Amino acid sequence: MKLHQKPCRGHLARKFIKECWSKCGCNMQCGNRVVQRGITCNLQVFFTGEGKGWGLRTLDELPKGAFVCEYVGEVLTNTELHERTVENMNNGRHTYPVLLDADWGSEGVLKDEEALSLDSTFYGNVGRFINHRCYDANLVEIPVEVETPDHHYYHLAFFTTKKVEAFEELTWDYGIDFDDDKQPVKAFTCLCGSRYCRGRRHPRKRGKAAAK
Ligand SMILES: C[S@@+](CC[C@H](N)C(=O)[O-])C[C@H]1O[C@@H](n2cnc3c(N)ncnc32)[C@H](O)[C@@H]1O
Repeated sequence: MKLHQKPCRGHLARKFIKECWSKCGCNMQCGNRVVQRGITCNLQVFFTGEGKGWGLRTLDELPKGAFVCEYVGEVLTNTELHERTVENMNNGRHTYPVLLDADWGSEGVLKDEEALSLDSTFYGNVGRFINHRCYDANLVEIPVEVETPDHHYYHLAFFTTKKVEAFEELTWDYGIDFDDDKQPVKAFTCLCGSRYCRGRRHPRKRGKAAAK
């Protein structure tokens, strides 16, 4: 399975954040050690009651640019992810993977046995409960290097894209193409409520719903 042959046209080429590490000589109070210090805001997993299942919200007001949490999961190669996705489907489970694709541009196209994903199906943290919102989500995922010599293994950290009010749901744009049946994320009709929603009027789902 080739999950990514080339960067799609809408692909965001993000810059890495490289946090200070053991070779820097600074200590844990250094201002360039944020993600590695862990979650510092009060987060709550809550039932959305909006058809999206569980979600994550902040109990504190957060300024723009605040670190919220990482997306934690098992590190799998894309080959392993594909095998697991098939196995999960056969067992009626859903896989929650994130592709670690920040190698784009630096090393060309990675083979599936080299390209990595984070899968939170069995092991994860609160990041696993963050629901999708099309385009105007209040979080963005940024690749962060923590104690790693290259761009291959990295942490995926969520930062706020704007000021977020206390008790507001935290969302990120999964970047999914609602027309692509082959992607490993479980298909869903989007209920994000954004005026820019690209999954709500999904023609394939409308056709399916009409056929029911
Ligand atoms: C990573 S999980 C997020 C947590 C999930 N809501 C739960 O209860 O465990 C992704 C799943 O949440 C649901 N979801 C996330 N965003 C959604 C949205 N905008 N509209 C509808 N369902 C959504 C979908 O079922 C999706 O497969």
